[in-house]
Amino acid sequence: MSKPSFSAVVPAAGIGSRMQSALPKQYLSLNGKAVIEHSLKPLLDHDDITHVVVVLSKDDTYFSQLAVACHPKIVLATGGKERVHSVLAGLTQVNTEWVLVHDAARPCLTRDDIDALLQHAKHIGTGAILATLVRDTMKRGNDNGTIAATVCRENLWHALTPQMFLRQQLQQAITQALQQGVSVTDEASAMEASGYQPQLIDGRSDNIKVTRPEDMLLAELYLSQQQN
Ligand SMILES: Nc1ccn([C@@H]2O[C@H](COP(=O)(O)OP(=O)(O)OP(=O)(O)O)[C@@H](O)[C@H]2O)c(=O)n1
Ligand SMILES: C[C@](O)(CO)[C@H](O)COP(=O)(O)O
Repeated sequence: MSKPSFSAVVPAAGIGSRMQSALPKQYLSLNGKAVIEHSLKPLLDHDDITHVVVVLSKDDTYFSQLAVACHPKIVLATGGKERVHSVLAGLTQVNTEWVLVHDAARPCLTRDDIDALLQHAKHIGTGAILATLVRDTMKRGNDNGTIAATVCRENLWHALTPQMFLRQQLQQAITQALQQGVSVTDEASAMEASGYQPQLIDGRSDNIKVTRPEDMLLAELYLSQQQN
């Protein structure tokens, strides 16, 4: 059997409205480097990942100013209105068997978590995602802010990235989900809508998505711990 081939797609075309900063959050500085530089590093450093498609907003003037923009593994694509459209645009630049989709806004990804995903490809599933089990008591709220119910947290997971799928299957699943008006907030949700049951891989809980201002401090702390 031939060795599986891998590439990555990194959606980076968002505006980061919840971060409330002048710069899109992927370009904010964390320990002296842009968030996106941290997010790209473990993917670019991995020998089994042959190229990394970075999906930028059509008006992006920031990425080309970063040193990482010259990395030979990087290919650029232009994103769309929502994350799913950006991912689909990125997939058109990919020709490997497997693809890992990783948010530009997740700067604390580790090599070990990438390896856990790549290992899965050897067991031939249709795909896998990094995830962490929910730790708190979960509530479903009413529109008026009161509690409607306590949700059983057994088998309830937070979906993280990277999410790794067979490139062709993912492209088909996303295209179909968009045609059917299915909400696609991550790659797995498109695959689920096509009837697949992706594998959950227990990942590190410090692989956070920087979403709100307070997340930046946490990401800084996690990165400095990882670098020690
Ligand atoms: N049209 C879009 C929207 C989002 N993203 C990317 O998808 C990732 C995860 O999305 P999210 O955290 O929601 O980012 P934003 O959409 O930028 O943030 P917000 O929802 O706060 O505006 C980010 O790396 C973001 O740049 C993208 O490539 N294209
Ligand atoms: C893909 C994702 O990071 C998984 O948690 C997430 O769904 C994308 O972020 P959003 O904040 O829901 O747009």
